[in-house]
Amino acid sequence: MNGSNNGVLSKVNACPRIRLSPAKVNLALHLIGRRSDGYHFIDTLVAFADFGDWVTWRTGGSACLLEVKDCFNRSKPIPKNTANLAWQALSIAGRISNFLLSGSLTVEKFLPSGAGIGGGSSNAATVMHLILEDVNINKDSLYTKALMLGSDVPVCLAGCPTRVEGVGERLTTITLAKPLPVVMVWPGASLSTASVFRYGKFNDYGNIPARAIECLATDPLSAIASLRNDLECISCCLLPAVRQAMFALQNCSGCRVARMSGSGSVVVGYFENYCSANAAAKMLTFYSPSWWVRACTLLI
Ligand SMILES: C[C@](O)(CO)[C@H](O)COP(=O)(O)OP(=O)(O)OC[C@H]1O[C@@H](n2ccc(N)nc2=O)[C@H](O)[C@@H]1O
Ligand SMILES: Nc1ncnc2c1ncn2[C@@H]1O[C@H](COP(=O)(O)OP(=O)(O)OP(=O)(O)O)[C@@H](O)[C@H]1O
Repeated sequence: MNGSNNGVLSKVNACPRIRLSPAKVNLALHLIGRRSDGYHFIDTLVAFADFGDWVTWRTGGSACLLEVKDCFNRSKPIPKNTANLAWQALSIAGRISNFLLSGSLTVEKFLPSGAGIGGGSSNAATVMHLILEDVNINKDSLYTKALMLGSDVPVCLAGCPTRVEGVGERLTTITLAKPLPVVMVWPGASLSTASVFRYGKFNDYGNIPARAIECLATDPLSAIASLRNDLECISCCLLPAVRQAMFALQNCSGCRVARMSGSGSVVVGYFENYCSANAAAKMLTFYSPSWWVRACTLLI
């Protein structure tokens, strides 16, 4: 963008903009190696749920304000200052667009954090979309800036089923044969992504085979069942409740496979149909009231 767009965005765009900031789910995650700075090369398949947080941007006023409405009972509060990824994204989007932003950003949190479902990353990507919707910008530079906020932010910007390689920067769209009925379980405690990567001793376990990616377009549950999440083992050691959630999901009628998402602690059960997914969610909620359980759909 050049300087000719310099102005106050509130004059241009008065209606509030509201968007779902969906949960990100890693269908599989293979570790490929380690970079000299300690970051890990990964090969992962990502899809997005029809459930998540909600982000609203209302223009007006003379400054930018952040409001966080937390619908989730958590031990560590979501930051309400510049540490919030949504706020950082607002600041980046303002600089990219060359607008003098003024308005209020409201983030309504429904997702658990430290859960491997990209809460903060998804919020950041949603803010970038909300602010930059009508702005003609260079996509490569936007994705580079997104990566600076976190490895998951570029794929959250893409917002559709995607294979992610490198440390989060190489994105390739993938095809899922149909929307997938799933049950997400957060077993009452969180994991820090940095800790999971730090405590693991990881080798190169090999890329996701091309035939598995092809199979997603015809028989996604078989494809997912044939793949792994290489972080599962260390996450289960750090937090045994992850294994319990996996075991509980695998024993539900109609659950074909259960996999941890990202670095955990959320485990996702992939179901044959919506009826069995809903029944499993009800049953797990009843027998494990300290868990957060949500039946939803992974979108194509
Ligand atoms: C595990 C995934 O969720 C898979 O989608 C992502 O790779 C993690 O994405 P994220 O939560 O946005 O993670 P970041 O905020 O970028 O990184 C948190 C920390 O995890 C470690 N980290 C992260 C990503 C990566 N490819 N290798 C790493 O070793 C680094 O120590 C980093 O300091
Ligand atoms: N908008 C936000 N929503 C949630 N957490 C945020 C946000 N901004 C910053 N954070 C911080 O990020 C930490 C990790 O939360 P987040 O929900 O992003 O983790 P995650 O689910 O493990 O993400 P990922 O799947 O990307 O690894 C939180 O403890 C919180 O302090």
